[in-house]
Amino acid sequence: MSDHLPAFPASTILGYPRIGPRRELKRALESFWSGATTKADLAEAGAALRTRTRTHLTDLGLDPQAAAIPSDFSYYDQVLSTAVAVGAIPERFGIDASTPISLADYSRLARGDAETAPLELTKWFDTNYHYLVPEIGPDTPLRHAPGSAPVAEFAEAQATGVHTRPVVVGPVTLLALAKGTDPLARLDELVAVYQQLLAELAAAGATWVQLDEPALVSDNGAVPAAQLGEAADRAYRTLAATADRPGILVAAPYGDLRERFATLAGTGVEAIALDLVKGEIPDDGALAHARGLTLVAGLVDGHNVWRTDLHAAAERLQHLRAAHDGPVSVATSTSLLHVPHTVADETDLPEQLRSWLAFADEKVGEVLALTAGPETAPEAFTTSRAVREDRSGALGVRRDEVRRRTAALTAADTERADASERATAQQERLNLPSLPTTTIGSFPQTGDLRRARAQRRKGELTEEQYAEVIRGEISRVIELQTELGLDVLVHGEPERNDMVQYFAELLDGFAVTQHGWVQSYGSRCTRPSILWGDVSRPAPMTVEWTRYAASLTDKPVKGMLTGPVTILAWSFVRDDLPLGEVADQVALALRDEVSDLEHAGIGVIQVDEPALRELLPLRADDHQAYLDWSVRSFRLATSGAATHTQVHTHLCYSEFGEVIDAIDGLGADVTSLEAARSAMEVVPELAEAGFSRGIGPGVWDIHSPRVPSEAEIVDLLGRALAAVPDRQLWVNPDCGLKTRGYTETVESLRNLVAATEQTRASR
Ligand code: MET
Ligand SMILES: [Zn+2]
Repeated sequence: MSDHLPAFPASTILGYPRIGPRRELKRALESFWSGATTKADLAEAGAALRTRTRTHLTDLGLDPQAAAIPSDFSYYDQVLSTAVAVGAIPERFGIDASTPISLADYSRLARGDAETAPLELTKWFDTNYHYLVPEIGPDTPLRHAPGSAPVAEFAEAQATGVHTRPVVVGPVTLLALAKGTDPLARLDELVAVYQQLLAELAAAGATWVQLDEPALVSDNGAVPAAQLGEAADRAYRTLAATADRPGILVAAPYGDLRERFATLAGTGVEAIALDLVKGEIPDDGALAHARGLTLVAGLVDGHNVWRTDLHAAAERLQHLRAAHDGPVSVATSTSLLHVPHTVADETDLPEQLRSWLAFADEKVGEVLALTAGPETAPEAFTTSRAVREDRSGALGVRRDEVRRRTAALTAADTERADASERATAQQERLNLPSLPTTTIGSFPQTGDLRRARAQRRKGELTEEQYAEVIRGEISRVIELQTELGLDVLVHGEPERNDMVQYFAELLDGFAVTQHGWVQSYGSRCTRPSILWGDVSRPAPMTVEWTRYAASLTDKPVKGMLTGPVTILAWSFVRDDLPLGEVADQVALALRDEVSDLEHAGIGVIQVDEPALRELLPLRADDHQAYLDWSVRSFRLATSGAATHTQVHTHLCYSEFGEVIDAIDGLGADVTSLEAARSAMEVVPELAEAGFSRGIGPGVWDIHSPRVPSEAEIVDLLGRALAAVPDRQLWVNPDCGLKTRGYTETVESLRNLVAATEQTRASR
């Protein structure tokens, strides 16, 4: 470590959106992948975005000389970029890791090719961002790759006169997120590689580096919680002892470090960033371990879009400054990766709602205002107070009829008749064969559909013309399913741009942005809706389409709704009401929809909860309270259903282990789950947990265009039937088909039906 470490900047952010205000990175990546542009074009687009970000953050007021501007660009994912920088490239890709990796090879790791499957993709902590899972087995090479992106991008900024702070994922988190035998077995080797990386950064002139260690605030990772503290201690003592290195900031976003704060503080690192939105200020005992260290107070929420209550934040800052013997800086709680670029772009939002919001750029301003304090930045504080008052009293934020309804709820509202009684009544009504076949809801979203939606938006199609297009699509989808011989049909969801936004647009209490894109993974972005007020349903949302589908067939048609937890998880949710209460409001709106579907004669209704696992809190002792409200809200949405109405649910994207009891608690008559890739592993798990209602473990991995063979599906069904009786098993794909094409959809569903018939015949 150099003797003269410059002070950590007074104000900073832990990261900034990489995708670009008009999704420039998305376009550059996709045209490179399609072959329309070259790697030089992509590199140029990346450099232009980085330059724009540095200039823009400087203009917004972050210090361009003092390591206040994070250098956190990545062409696809920061976990992948860090893995590449430490040479952790699985041998199966056949990539030479001794020279900086090409953009083509980098893309191959993320996307695979004809011969090689890509790295697995999974959710990043409790966010809707997805990272690529590093593969670090006993033999995976780990080696310093000189000239890797963190160093090159730091140097690029230096050349333009901006002294940035390189950001990489820390070694403990990289291993905790990796797939391999014993994730921590390679810790010492990996830390040695980080030492070389730090030395190279120091040689390039970096004064500070940020190592992101969110794994330290979670109990849910691959490393047993008990070993995380020890791993952090070992890793950071070694890193701190590196001879030539920049100052080390360890960032712990998304939660509370708890006892691991004192551990980290004792390792010799110079600074720790605390998420004070999710976590608490360490107590005096813990702070005693941190004397002289810089604490970076994450007081501005990087993971939601509301303006900060600057007075409350300033009070906590004051408290921390008084309690801590050492410098205190101000920052966002997490990277701003999770929020859109700027509210200024949202010219279509109602002016009042707009004034309550802070996206990435506005949050930089809040960090600076907090650092300055109410004396120096009085307008910011006055505005903050005015916004709070305006928001709490605004029309629609609190609606008596909604509050009265949630306040009057009782346990009876979450109960249905006994499950076996329901099963009998439903079978009598639906008269289904054994091993009933169905799909998860959506059918391929064709170019024609997307065009029709765009034309409707531009006013080029009237409502009636648009409805005609949708009806045409529904009748095609019903015809196809009839021809394929499926048992429970769906309308195909052609009217939905997105399974959450569709409902957000129809419910009161939500707003939709124009440019509010956030990166989900790689070039994929989502545009979360904003849930700002009390939620209610002004009119039925799905009944017309479902009724139309049902009118075309004698087979049962399944109504399709998105569940309360998923609606919350994929929106920006108000921060002035407990999530459980917001979930109840959404649940009641859905409950009314269920009732209307029943009145329209629909006998099967599915309420999707793919995000149930995603919102699971990072700390084990918070799990129960979450599972209580999430399960309750689902039951509230569905328990109004009559005994003879069959309620389905669908979950995907997760290891279900930790939520098995919750899945049972949902009480759905039929539960479909993603299972094809894990060879039906979830079926025996559910059976062992005593789950006795219908189960539809997916037999077709819909995440790739590959068509599963009939024999393969027969094999999967055999595995499932080894664990559960025939009467429990349903046959369906892993998830909806909206991202698939019709060619593979038809072939795969044909095989699915044939495999089911073959299995039925053999029983
Ligand atoms: C991410 S879960 C998707 C469920 C939805 N019903 C669909 O089929 O698209
Ligand atoms: Zn799904």
